[in-house]
Amino acid sequence: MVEANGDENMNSHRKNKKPWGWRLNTGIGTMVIAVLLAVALASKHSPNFSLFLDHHKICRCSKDSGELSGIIEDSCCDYETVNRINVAVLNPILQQLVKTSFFRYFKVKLWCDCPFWLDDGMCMLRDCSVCECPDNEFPESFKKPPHGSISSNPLICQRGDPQDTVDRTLATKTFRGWIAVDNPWTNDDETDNDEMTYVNLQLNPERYTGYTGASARRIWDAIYLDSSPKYSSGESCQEEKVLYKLISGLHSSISIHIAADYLLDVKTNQWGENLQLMYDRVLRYPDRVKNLYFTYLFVLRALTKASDYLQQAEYDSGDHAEDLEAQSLMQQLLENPELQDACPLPFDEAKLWQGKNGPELKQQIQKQFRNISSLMDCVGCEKCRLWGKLQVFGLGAALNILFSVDDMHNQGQPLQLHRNEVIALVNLLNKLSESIRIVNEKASSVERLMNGIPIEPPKQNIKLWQELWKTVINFGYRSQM
Ligand SMILES: Cc1cc2nc3c(=O)[nH]c(=O)nc-3n(C[C@H](O)[C@H](O)[C@H](O)COP(=O)(O)OP(=O)(O)OC[C@H]3O[C@@H](n4cnc5c(N)ncnc54)[C@H](O)[C@@H]3O)c2cc1C
Repeated sequence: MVEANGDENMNSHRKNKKPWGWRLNTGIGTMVIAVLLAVALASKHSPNFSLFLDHHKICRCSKDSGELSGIIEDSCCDYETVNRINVAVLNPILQQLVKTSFFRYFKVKLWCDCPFWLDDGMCMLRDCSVCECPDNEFPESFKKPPHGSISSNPLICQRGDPQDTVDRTLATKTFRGWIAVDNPWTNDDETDNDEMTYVNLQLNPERYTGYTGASARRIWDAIYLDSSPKYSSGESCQEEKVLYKLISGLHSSISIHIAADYLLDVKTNQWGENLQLMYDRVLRYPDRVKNLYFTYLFVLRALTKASDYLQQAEYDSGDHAEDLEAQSLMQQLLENPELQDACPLPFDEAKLWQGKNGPELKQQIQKQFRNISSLMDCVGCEKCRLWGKLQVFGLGAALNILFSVDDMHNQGQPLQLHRNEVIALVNLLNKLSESIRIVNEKASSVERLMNGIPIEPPKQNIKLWQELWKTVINFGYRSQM
């Protein structure tokens, strides 16, 4: 196309000294120069734009867009439906739910000794550390002493040690049906002690922290070794594959959050998205994206399986209005007709553990997952450890709901969840839902990057772009005069 136009323009040039085509061609040439100048200028101001320039060199090699359509492997829903229902129903409700007083406080032991090796924390940023809640911030009712256990007078029961009282509260009927139960899939992290702290998750977003290098790599390597030692050789059974996919899906989600909220410029403390990183770590590997969808559906299935329980539970944080909202949002989520129609069975857990070695296999995989949860104590960055622990804890809750309780047939233990497990489960689903939304939204920008087409300017730079564009137009126009 460009060459044909060039020939046409050359012919007109022969007929007329100053033909319109020639003028246009010169104008275009000038504009191209101006655009290049603008590009150079913009790349100085916009890290995302320089990302395009860097990417332009490498983006031509692969045309595999890894398009995701049809049924999601090992699940009963398709990609299109999941994307639609995620944006229309799940993501908006979850986003509100995690902001409520009940769901935003997570109890966690942040300072733990790594049981496997000496910690060699590699965190570089202040963002690595967690902002803990001051004592008077987290819900009073979380600190309330048990009804009728040690004393009915909360003040006497405090004994000046609020951390102590917190755990007793959780081990009682303060929350109907929410008692301390041992989850065979995770290492019990709920024991009452001074190291437990409450963290306001809203103040500690999961994002880039600068935690990288050998320490982070060693954790992931150990996790993958535990999640499916035989996966790469292709010898693993269905259940091991599920464990591997859950971990890989979680890893994808963590990487998506790092890339979506990245420190682009340390000097100016400018945060934004790093599409190159998102592509390099997740989007260029279709399997990693598929595993993200799989993990999302797995956790969603756990939540819907526990629907009756979750709808009857008491969401008591002491803030009555917010607790009513949490209850109502939970109901909207679990009883949503659109969700039920679109994806009635996100994952069919009944297919697993069917072989004659089923019970032993379950024990073995439980042990592997418990090891993974212990590995979270080795994460050398506090904020990463917080979210790592929460999300692995949430996965453990999902595994417990789906595989250790058979409330459908009333054969196994009745379902009982710890309050912290439900908080982790809901926050995990929200993180996965966010990642799915981001992947879906960004796929086309990344596709453009791959084809060498400039990406749309980030919102914060739109003004700069408008000014640059005006300059380009004016410059091109003036040179034609
Ligand atoms: C539990 C945990 C939580 C973390 N949280 C944060 C955080 O909140 N913020 C932050 O900035 N950093 C966090 N990190 C560090 C972060 O995950 C990376 O390890 C770090 O950014 C270095 O990335 P990398 O490019 O070396 O690849 P990594 O992400 O470390 O990946 C290591 C290797 O695992 C494989 N791999 C990568 N992704 C997948 C996948 N989806 N499926 C299968 N295999 C895969 C690849 O072979 C890759 O080379 C966390 C680390 C851990 C262990």
